[in-house]
Amino acid sequence: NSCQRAARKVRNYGSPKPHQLPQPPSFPNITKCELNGRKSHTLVCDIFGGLLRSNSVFPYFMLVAFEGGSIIRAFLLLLSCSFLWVLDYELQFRVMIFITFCGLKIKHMESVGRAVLPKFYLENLNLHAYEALASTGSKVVFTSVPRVMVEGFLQEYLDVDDVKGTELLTSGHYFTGLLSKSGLLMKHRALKEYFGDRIPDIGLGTSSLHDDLFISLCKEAYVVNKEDSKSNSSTSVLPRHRYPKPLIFHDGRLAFLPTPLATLSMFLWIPIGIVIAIFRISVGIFLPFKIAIFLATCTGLNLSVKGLDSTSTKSNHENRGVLYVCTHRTLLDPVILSTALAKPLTAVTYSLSKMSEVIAPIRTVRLTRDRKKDGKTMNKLLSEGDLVVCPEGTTCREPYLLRFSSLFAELADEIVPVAVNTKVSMFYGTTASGLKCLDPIFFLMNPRPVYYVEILGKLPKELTCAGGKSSCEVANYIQRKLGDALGFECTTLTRKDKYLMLAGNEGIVSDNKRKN
Ligand SMILES: CCCCCCCCCCCCCCCC(=O)SCCNC(=O)CCNC(=O)[C@H](O)C(C)(C)COP(=O)(O)OP(=O)(O)OC[C@H]1O[C@@H](n2cnc3c(N)ncnc32)[C@H](O)[C@@H]1OP(=O)(O)O
Ligand SMILES: O=P(O)(O)OC[C@H](O)CO
Repeated sequence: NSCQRAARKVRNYGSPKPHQLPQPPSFPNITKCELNGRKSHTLVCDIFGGLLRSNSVFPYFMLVAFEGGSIIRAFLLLLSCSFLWVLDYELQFRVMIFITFCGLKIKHMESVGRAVLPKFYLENLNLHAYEALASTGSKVVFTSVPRVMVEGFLQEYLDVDDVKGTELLTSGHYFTGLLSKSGLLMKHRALKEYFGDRIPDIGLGTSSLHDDLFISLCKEAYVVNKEDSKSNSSTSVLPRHRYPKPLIFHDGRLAFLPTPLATLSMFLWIPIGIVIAIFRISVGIFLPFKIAIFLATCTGLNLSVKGLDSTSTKSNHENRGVLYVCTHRTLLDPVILSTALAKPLTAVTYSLSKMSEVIAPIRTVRLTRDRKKDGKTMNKLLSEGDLVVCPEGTTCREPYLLRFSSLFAELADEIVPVAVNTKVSMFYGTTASGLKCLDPIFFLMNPRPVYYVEILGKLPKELTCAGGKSSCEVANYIQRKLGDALGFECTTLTRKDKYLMLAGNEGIVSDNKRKN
């Protein structure tokens, strides 16, 4: 019956048809590829299975569906897993493309391609494949995946000259979910069409039959075996310090590669996560600091605090508070610091959503990004008590510190630098182009969110403006100290740089936009 036929197809999927002989791996492994003297050579490959360590395309469709589309689209794509396996190669692609792209705005795909996918591609690059690609002068990528999902990354990060992928049909500002007339790109056919009589020098692929056809059209062919990538996962992955461009900014909510199993776990976790997030927020708002920490820890929040020494954080002036200068990972930083110190702090904010202002368990005061006005506001707040400022002005997820705006250094000489870091496994609690009001909820929905707070000693007077230093010198010195404490690299990048890259705007928020 049809069930048995389907089961047989699943079992046999990917294995050669009876008349196709079981071949021994006919091409050498990519590690055997000589890298020297390749500048005049042309390399062709697929990104999936060639450059990336896995040839599974599902997680990348899921990223587009979830981050560019919606949670419902992501759920439908996950459901499709139940029957994708019984379909042939072309139908699998057509179904994934339809669910992911039907009705998706073109600009949302562009934004995911620019701000979300590069992080996941970089983290999954195969070291040897990358070295081979980097050694050649000309590179062309052929893939059955839609071109729009890979072209930006390949050209911007890997200097690929041309990308040939499946073209999608659009209507107005939307994708239809259908393929253009040319249909699904078949790599070996596309390669022949592209090169005509010329023969590319190197072909790189997996040891599957599809790739066999493709790379055998090249002068030299190498394979990246799935097994190699898996067994030597630490050696076959491109290490972070060798990324072609540093990964500093990225966007999107998902902190994990959404394979089918990982996505299923996420969907099963979401209802529990929402309850836990509401519980964590409630204890933070309504209960005293110590009890709040205890209960939040019981739910899996991992808070570790270093340098908690009350004498070092007491103000020497009767009518002036201490200024805490804090690295910025999520908007909970001032709340967690206040909780760790067990004293109420005031935080200055920018682009904080109305909802976060309402539920914030500490006092928040808006900045305007008008230097004069903000100076006056912060001065007044310091005369009322302790204040916390995040001079980066925006969050950063990766181990980098953005430039510290120097204004704070002109306002206080009792400055306590605070190094803050966080780790999440499921959802990022920050966004550049999404709904900021959901930031604290997403962060607190993580099963075991980690917060690390290290309070450094008060800055000696001679290193402050009162001691003769300029405000920029003070700001940059503190940035370096905090960078050292966290093992992060200091940059001169600003909020404007981040928003221009991730959201295509300067990160300026008008008051009427803040209702979210
Ligand atoms: C459990 C319970 C759950 C509860 C759940 C809800 C929880 C909810 C809680 C919310 C708790 C609050 C969370 C708050 C978190 C935020 O809101 S953080 C954001 C707020 N912080 C900030 O904005 C940073 C501080 N801001 C400021 O100081 C002022 O706005 C600004 C940024 C100084 C405005 O000044 P500006 O003149 O526009 O900019 P500035 O950076 O000073 O640069 C001016 C020039 O000075 C020079 N310069 C400045 N700095 C430097 C430097 N370091 N080196 C060399 N040159 C420099 C440059 O020449 C620069 O020119 P450009 O290169 O930019 O052209
Ligand atoms: O939303 P971000 O990452 O720009 O951070 C800015 C402040 O924390 C207020 O949301």
